[in-house]
Amino acid sequence: MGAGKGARGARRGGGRRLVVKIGSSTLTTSESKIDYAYLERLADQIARAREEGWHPVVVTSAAIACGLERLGIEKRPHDMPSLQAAASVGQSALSTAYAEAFAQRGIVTSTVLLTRRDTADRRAYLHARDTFDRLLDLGVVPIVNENDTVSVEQIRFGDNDTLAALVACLIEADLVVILSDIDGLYDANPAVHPEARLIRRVEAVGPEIMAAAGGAGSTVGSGGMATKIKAARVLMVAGIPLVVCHGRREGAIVDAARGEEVGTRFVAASRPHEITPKKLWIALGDAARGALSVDEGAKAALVAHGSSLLPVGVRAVEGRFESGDIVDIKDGSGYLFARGRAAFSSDEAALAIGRTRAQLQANRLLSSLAEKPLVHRDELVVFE
Ligand SMILES: Nc1ncnc2c1ncn2[C@@H]1O[C@H](COP(=O)(O)OP(=O)(O)O)[C@@H](O)[C@H]1O
Ligand SMILES: N[C@@H](CCC(=O)OP(=O)(O)O)C(=O)O
Repeated sequence: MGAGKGARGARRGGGRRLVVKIGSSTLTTSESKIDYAYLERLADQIARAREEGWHPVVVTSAAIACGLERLGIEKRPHDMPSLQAAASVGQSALSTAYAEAFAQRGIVTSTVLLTRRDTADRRAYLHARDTFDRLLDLGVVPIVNENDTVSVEQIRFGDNDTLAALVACLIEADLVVILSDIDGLYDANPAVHPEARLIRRVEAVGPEIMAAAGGAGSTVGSGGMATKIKAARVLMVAGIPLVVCHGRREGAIVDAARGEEVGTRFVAASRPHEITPKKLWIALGDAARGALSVDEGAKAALVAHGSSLLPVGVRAVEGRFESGDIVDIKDGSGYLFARGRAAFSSDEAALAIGRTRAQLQANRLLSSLAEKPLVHRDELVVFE
């Protein structure tokens, strides 16, 4: 079982699956109020996509903005209980607004609220997957958000781009459309560089693309372009294309679904990897505790041969982590090209790196570290 195209179709019924993510900055007006007229137009587009054979799932932000509006609070508070209370009020208002707008077009909606923990283990992941399958079989359009009311820092996605990517992998989507407040990915942040140019097509997310997306986002959104690129990287590897476009562009969803030129299209890898639940969790679920910097030979082994990472190819260890923690894996230029679960603690890794298996075995103190790779291939996601 995995999110790669190979596994697709075996479990699910007919029809193509579409995840549409609507950012806070798109769903709210300039006064940070829910834009109900926009919601109507969105419902029209979702109805059209359904007529064209798609099964849409909507990942929506703006529960907090909506709650603050309902509570008459004009200035966004900073403390968690206030934000979580606002999310609780807002989510119910948001669900009602979606239900009413979609019902007018004969569409039944449901509310799915997820936390990172809900997909952390295989059983929870499969449960969530089966529920989505059944909802789509029933012709329902699930409306998904993070469960902000109970999500504390340790179990929080924080941005809905990551959540949308997770949902897309979970349901084995055929396309993701992220609706934002900007036309797509520019070669630099246009808020700072007005001369920046729109990138129409991305075949691979390399260091330049990551650098272009490095800047912060709008005041209501939480991830900026950086979280969209991180989502894109995982989706591309999983074989799922992504379009990032302006949410207010007329017909954006339907045009993107028809394959027309809209915003920035991130093309799916021609040979997608199987993204198991464990790998998805490694790629999207948890923050990295540290990093391993590897040499060229090790990078080539990971990228071209899908090998495990052995201590001999590691040049440096950054941060403090325990065995089982998630670590970023960087090349010599500092470019983060993979992520994995470390089988050693940072202290053990620091002692083992640069040594061959034979050298580790020959050293009485380090011989136990010769028994396993530093990061096993089944616990490694390579983004190239
Ligand atoms: N290279 C870039 N191209 C486009 N937008 C960028 C780039 N770098 C930073 N951004 C910022 O990202 C914002 C979109 O992200 P965000 O505000 O989080 O919106 P959303 O709510 O849709 O997720 C843009 O308005 C822009 O200011
Ligand atoms: N889950 C939060 C929103 C998170 C958020 O703003 O995400 P994003 O739209 O990706 O910047 C809410 O509903 O208010």
